[in-house]
Amino acid sequence: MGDCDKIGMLIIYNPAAGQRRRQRLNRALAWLDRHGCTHAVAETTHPGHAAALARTAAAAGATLVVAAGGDGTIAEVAAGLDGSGAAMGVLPLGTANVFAWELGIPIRPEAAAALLATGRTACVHPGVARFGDGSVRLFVQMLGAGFDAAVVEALDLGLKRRFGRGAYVWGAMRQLRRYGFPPLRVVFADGAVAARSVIVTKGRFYAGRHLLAPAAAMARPSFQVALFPGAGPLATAAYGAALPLNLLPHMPGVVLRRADWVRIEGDGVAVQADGDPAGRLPVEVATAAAPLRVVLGTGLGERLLAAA
Ligand SMILES: Nc1ncnc2c1ncn2[C@@H]1O[C@H](COP(=O)(O)OP(=O)(O)OP(=O)(O)O)[C@@H](O)[C@H]1O
Repeated sequence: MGDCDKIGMLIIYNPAAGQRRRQRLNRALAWLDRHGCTHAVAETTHPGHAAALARTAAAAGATLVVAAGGDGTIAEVAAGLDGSGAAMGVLPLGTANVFAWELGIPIRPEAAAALLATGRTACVHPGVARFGDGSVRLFVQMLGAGFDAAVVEALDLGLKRRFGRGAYVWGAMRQLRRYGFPPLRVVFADGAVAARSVIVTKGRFYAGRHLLAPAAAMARPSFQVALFPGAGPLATAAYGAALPLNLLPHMPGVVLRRADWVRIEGDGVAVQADGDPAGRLPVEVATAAAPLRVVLGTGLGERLLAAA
């Protein structure tokens, strides 16, 4: 497998992602071994570790660093590779795996491993969030302020482990009774608007493969801003019901705007990025200075994919 030999591949595995994913990781590794793709594996031991491992690997000359986990792991690896020449691959082992759905990365471990063997990449443009407290965070898929961030913040990690995406549904039902829906001010380059929840998204999908922003395109440096006016549990429950039907973008009052900069204000309101708690408003969102190369594509991997 000549192409595989050229790839200095490090796989960063988050054992806390998803539910019982080690077996799926092993299936991907076995496929790479069978096809002569040399690789090293590093396991994370704490939040933030994937970013540090990716940064060290890129500095040491790794050409391909693979995030084996969910969207949070992918965002950490992307942050670690920021500004380096290394490309990022994905083995989807998370709960929602939105980024993988977005880029057409197969969920089946053998097929995802075959895609890594292509070594062919395309550029995406992560977003960067700058918080009022000075902290900065890269995100690859989406950032939410308001209701969804409150759900993420209060999520019971034990339930998430056991019930996966079901834990989010349960958490959302609990927040419907508790969340106060404070008003948010959303400042665009050409003026400010009001909303009760906001999702800034690089991609089309949300919470899996559910349509949120049909006009979004990962290959563009801009993003879509979804504005939700609903100020109470009824409107929010209606958004939740519309999501799996792919009707959320068409719900009354929901507005989608393309932007390359936005500031969201609302004192102390929770913010989530790529499904993990990220901080509190205010936050400014823009496009990261450097694009990120992500493994996609055809060629060797496609031929191997057929055989996987
Ligand atoms: N060894 C570890 N122990 C505990 N937490 C970890 C460890 N390594 C990484 N993490 C944290 O685990 C969190 C969840 O990871 P990730 O988002 O990849 O999985 P997920 O939430 O199951 O998937 P998704 O975001 O696709 O729904 C991340 O915030 C990451 O920082």
